[in-house]
Amino acid sequence: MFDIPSLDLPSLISAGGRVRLPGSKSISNRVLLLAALSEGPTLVEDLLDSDDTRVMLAALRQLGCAIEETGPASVRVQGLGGRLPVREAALFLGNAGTAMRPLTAALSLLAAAQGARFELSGVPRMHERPIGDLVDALRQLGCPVACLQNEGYPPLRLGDGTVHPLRLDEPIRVRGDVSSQFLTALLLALPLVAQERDAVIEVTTELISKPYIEITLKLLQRFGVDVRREGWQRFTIPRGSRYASPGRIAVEADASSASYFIALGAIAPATPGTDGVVIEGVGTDSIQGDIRFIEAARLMGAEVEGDGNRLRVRRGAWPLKAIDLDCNHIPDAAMTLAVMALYADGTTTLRNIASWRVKETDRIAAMAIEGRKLGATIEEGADFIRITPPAGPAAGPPQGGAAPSGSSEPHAVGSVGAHGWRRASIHTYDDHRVAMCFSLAAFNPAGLPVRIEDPKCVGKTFPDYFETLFGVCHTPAERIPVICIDGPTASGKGTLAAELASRLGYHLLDSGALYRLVGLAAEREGLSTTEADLREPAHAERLGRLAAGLDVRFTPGKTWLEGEDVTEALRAEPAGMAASRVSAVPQVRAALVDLQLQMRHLPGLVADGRDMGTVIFPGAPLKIYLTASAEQRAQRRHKQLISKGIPAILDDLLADLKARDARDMNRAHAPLKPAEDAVLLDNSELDIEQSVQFVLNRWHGQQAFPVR
Ligand SMILES: Nc1ncnc2c1ncn2[C@@H]1O[C@H](COP(=O)(O)OP(=O)(O)OP(=O)(O)O)[C@@H](O)[C@H]1O
Ligand SMILES: Nc1ccn([C@@H]2O[C@H](COP(=O)(O)O)[C@@H](O)[C@H]2O)c(=O)n1
Repeated sequence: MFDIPSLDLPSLISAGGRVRLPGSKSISNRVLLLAALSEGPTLVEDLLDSDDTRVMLAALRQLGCAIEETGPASVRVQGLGGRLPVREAALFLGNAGTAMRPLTAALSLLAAAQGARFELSGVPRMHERPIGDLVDALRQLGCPVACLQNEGYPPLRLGDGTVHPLRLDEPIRVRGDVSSQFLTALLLALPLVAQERDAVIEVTTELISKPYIEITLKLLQRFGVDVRREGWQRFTIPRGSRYASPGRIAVEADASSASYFIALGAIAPATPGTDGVVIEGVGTDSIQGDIRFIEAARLMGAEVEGDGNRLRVRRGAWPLKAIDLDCNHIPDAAMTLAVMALYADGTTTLRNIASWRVKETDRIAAMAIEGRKLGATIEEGADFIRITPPAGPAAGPPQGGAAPSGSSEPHAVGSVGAHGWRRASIHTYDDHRVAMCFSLAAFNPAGLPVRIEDPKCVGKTFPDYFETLFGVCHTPAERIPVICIDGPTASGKGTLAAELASRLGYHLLDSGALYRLVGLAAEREGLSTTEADLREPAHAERLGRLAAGLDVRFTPGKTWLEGEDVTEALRAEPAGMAASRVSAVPQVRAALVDLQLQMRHLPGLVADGRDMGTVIFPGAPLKIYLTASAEQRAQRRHKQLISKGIPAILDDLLADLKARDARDMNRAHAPLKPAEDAVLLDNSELDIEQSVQFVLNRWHGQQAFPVR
């Protein structure tokens, strides 16, 4: 997950390959609650690991439910069988509506029936999300429910510690036009108390988001409760209902999450060598309502085919076709249509989406404000949004790999591109769907990058969304930004590069490590690395072959040579000296070029070395030549070694460092020198943070994303 203030997506041109999606949020949280309420243990597999499911798991544990992690995406829930071992608790539910609504209903009924008391609260936005209709329904049943701040909104107090008789003799009346989660909550809770008589729910207004109710009914069935449904107005939970664990249940991949990859396949030309985007874990017979997003995507031109557990999407009509659609049946996935509309041949209208206004944020407003930043013309109403793409003859990314005519250079300053698209920094309102939707704007035909603010908000349902997206998207290497940090030894390149990479969410290339690896591998093979031997052409060839065949692997914080962890050995001073000698051999340098170029992955790279800016990435948009006085550098290295418990003599270090500088600067091939367009940074008088800020300011200054 990108836990950084903002993530810059380079402009993208094609997509293809397989994606495996995380489990459905709606199914995960329903299943967890049902498993906790059931008799007996339930093994839940393919569970979504996200903010909302973590909230539900924490709440259930707090209520005394034993939950054991049995694998990376599976838990065993020891059902409580409707009994409450904990009778008083304060539960914090973040911004998870799929936890707040069903827990409110279940705990209200159990608290009234068993004499317990609970407080449920969340983040400020959760306290603005209405729950009054559910509270009214629970009060009709005889449950004491208090709204602790504003009537009709969380935080709530459920129960008062005493037993209250429940009134099941009359139908429970609930509205269906604000959120279908109120009905879901009652359906999940009432089997706990429908022992002596049927429990009947009457929906008093038009029910929205019916597919979510279908998920609820199907899952109730899996847990042994058959609800009788008369139209969408009357639901009867039969007398004697009792939750029984199915033993094992697997969660389908999230159909709403699939919408981004369906849209991706529809917008992006297939990367050569692929046959479009293949989505695994969810298929055409999914029980999730958002699977019907496929129909809408097809209307816009997507070619989608699938089976029980898989979908394949290819671009069909292009530009996409504008549509006018009632989206009540796909409230969450419909947001993705709003971004597809940016690539359409006319104006798209999405109707009957009033529920967007009471989600994680006011989604109609959010999509309108952010879409306009990109250059679209957007009209919004109480329950609709109308989107006209950024002006231009044909909306959409280029076919093939060439930059579109009139496109901005990948890193050029300037905020308006071809076809009226604008360079935008997308505010995400702590709403995962806003972030995921607007990532697709990176396919804009103007070749402009897109900034996504607070990218970690995707953690609500899809923590690895951006990693998954980058895994199937392609763009020419020259569009992937590289920041080069070159300079002499111990100037702080590695430290600075690592900090920058972590703050920008970029990959890191420590090119010195490659030369150190060659030195180490040579030593292990018994190959000499003295300067005299390295001048022998046959010996240099051997070393070149050794470098070309290095069996090396990088894992976070570790480097492996032929399966052995060599992280410590590589950083030792002799390895640095050997690296400095072997790096002067042209055959060695040539052998390592491709390996370095291949590190240029989305969303960007910070490369540290001696020739990053001059030889390996000469077109990089930012090159820093980092230096400090030899004395300062020797002191830093001395301090570094001593702090690791490695004995070192300052004068020896200074002499070695000067020898390395001289060799690196005077060798014939790729000598250490600043690139012509490098920014010189002498950090003798700067601390690490000041150096980092210097480079970040430079970098952000170059990106020219308009400030909100
Ligand atoms: N601006 C700075 N001020 C003070 N100390 C620094 C600064 N930058 C880095 N250091 C410290 O200097 C030491 C050497 O830094 P680092 O290993 O990053 O250098 P390097 O240039 O990558 O060296 P090499 O080329 O040998 O790998 C580290 O202990 C680091 O914490
Ligand atoms: N791009 C590079 C990087 C490093 N070298 C040589 O390797 C030695 C070790 O590098 P460190 O950054 O890990 O200290 C260094 O002294 C250089 O001789 C290089 O040539 N090109």
